[in-house]
Amino acid sequence: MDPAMANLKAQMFQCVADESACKGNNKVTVVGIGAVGMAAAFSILAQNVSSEIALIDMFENKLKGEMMDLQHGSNFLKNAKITSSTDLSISAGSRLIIITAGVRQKEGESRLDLVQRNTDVLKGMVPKLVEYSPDTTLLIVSNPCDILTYVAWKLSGLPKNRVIGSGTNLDSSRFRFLLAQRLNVGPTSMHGWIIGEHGDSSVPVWSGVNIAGIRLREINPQAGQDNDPENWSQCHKDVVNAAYEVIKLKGYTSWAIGLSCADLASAIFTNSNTVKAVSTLVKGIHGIDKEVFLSLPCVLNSNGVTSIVKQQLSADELAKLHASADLMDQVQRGITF
Ligand SMILES: NC(=O)C1=CN([C@@H]2O[C@H](COP(=O)(O)OP(=O)(O)OC[C@H]3O[C@@H](n4cnc5c(N)ncnc54)[C@H](O)[C@@H]3O)[C@@H](O)[C@H]2O)C=CC1
Ligand SMILES: CC(=O)C(=O)O
Repeated sequence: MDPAMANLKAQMFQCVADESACKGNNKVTVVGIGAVGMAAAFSILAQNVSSEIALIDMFENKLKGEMMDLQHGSNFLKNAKITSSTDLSISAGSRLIIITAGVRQKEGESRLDLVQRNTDVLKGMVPKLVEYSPDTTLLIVSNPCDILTYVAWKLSGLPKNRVIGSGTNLDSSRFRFLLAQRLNVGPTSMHGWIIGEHGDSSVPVWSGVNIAGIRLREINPQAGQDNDPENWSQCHKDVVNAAYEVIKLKGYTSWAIGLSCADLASAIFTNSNTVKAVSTLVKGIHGIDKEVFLSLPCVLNSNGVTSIVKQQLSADELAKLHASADLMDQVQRGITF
């Protein structure tokens, strides 16, 4: 420190304890500070989910620029500490590490097309990140999210409850928004779940979609089916198409997934036991016998995922969930890590 500053500080304060020993307990690291990583970091800071955030990327200038830009907004936040480095050691002591590093889909690519490239990215970082933060929870966002969550679980050696994929928390939000628009209610009053893959084989649980406990299917038994004259199934088709459409329009998706990350981080930090659709190891649930990660409604708290909600699925929903599991298993067999 500049000697003049040290002098001023010494005259202004009477030091009574070692300030370098101060450690918060809600440190988040965001690895990959592209569109998604920065949207997640911004949402977490703006909603006061954490007061300590470390940013990691391989591009030094961009990283420093993003860190400074956020730091300059500190006066409008709650005294958050914002650091950055290209070195993974900056993540040490994180309670949550959000991985958004890697390539994203170009127009015409599916999430699954990214699998080996992003597996290679995770290989280079996950074991080291866990060495620096052995008590952390990993939240995997990079795509294909479910398969990369499986890869991260294998690479990390962490217990399954502490390796989570952001999964269909985002798809469920899109679903609720689209349904809510048709019924003119606020999206948080619209209850509906998308489970399975965060991707093209996702499964809408039409049998449970409701407002205030009134299920759409009690009124329209065909809701969500192909023979439905009201064509409610279009809402799920629009969910599946959502990322493709936004990518076509603006090149990437960012804000909704950033908010989803903050939502999940908040459940973890506040130990809230909130039920969220996140990607978790589903072997043994709903008759799935494959070692795959898929989203189901999970109880989320400071220990990660501690329970999975056993939804009552229709035969059709169950068959689609199994198809999602089979697809994940098939793609997993083709990757090397
Ligand atoms: N799960 C979900 O719901 C969503 C997932 N995604 C996925 O998130 C990922 C990131 O997307 P964007 O932010 O749009 O991409 P982006 O290209 O804007 O950012 C990716 C960042 O990762 C960094 N990176 C790559 N390899 C790295 C390494 N080895 N170490 C450190 N940093 C590294 C890059 O430098 C870049 O800054 C993609 O895989 C995308 O498909 C995107 C939206 C939603
Ligand atoms: C890109 C992506 O996975 C999404 O926005 O859903």
